[in-house]
Amino acid sequence: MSKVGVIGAGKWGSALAFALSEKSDVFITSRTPREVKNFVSLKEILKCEYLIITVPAQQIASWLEDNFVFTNQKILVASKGIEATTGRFLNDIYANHIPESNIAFLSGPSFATEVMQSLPTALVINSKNEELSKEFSYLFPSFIKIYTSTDVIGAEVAGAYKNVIAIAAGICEGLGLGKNAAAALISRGLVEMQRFGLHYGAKEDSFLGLSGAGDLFLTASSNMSRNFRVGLGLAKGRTQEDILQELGEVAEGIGTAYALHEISQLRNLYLPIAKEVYEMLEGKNPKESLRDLLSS
Ligand SMILES: NC(=O)C1=CN([C@@H]2O[C@H](COP(=O)(O)OP(=O)(O)OC[C@H]3O[C@@H](n4cnc5c(N)ncnc54)[C@H](O)[C@@H]3O)[C@@H](O)[C@H]2O)C=CC1
Ligand SMILES: O=C(CO)COP(=O)(O)O
Repeated sequence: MSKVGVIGAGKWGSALAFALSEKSDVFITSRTPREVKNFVSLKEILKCEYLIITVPAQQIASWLEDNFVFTNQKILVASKGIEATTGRFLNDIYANHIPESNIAFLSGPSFATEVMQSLPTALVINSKNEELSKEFSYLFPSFIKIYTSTDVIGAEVAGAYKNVIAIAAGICEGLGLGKNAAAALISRGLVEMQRFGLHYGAKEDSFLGLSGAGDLFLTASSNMSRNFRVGLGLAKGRTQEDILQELGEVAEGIGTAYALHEISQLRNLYLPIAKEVYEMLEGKNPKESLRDLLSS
């Protein structure tokens, strides 16, 4: 049996540890010790041949710097986001520590709560190393159908950007603007994230498949999504701090909206929905933002 180590015992790390234990010996670690099955130290986890990393995008650079020692492990990154302070993509951050041949990125529609119940879904493993993607695909359980792709940047942009659109969709729902407005916003969001991805050399198809439309439709239409719930809170006039305190979990769309703001300024890119989400996080009235987005 393969030895798989999961880093991060939050919602997603715990769900992946559960799912992958169908076929492998799975161990898990976190920055604070937990009373969960097969919990081991970071030092022990780093000895596993396969590592699944779920440390959030805003913390990963310092986590890698402080904790990671590369000894030829095969890495699957399961987080989704862009670093707010620098606008760096995850694959750029990881490239300082892990060669391209040893790293893959997971994308697609996957609420941890449903994975924990063994409910079916289909996901994509994205890597420049096609053999590595295949190896990781064999580790996944029967209830998850795995596709593979070499479009790392497409998967990354889609996974990160959809969280920002999900915040906007939550605001739309929270303001009671109706299903027509939601569908308009989500489909414009898909176009916006695809245009942004193409700017970075992503493949168009990634945005129409599981990584793009699949994950966007899931996250932007359900209050199971933390990002969607951030939007619901903003629509009620609550502050970012207040919403996050109640959530108690990560909502990557917030940091990613700040990252997209930085990138759009630097590269002079037109990102209308991301811009409004950023401005609402900075205090703009949601009603005004949605009017600016949806009226002619
Ligand atoms: N929950 C879900 O349904 C899914 C989540 N994701 C992504 O997975 C990532 C993690 O999300 P969740 O596990 O749901 O969040 P969570 O809020 O449940 O857990 C976050 C985890 O990150 C760890 N962490 C936070 N700061 C850290 C630091 N400085 N150093 C080390 N570890 C740190 C926490 O200890 C915790 O284990 C996010 O990027 C999220 O977008 C992706 C797909 C599905
Ligand atoms: O990425 C996810 C599902 O694929 C989870 O989305 P949230 O972080 O918004 O809950």
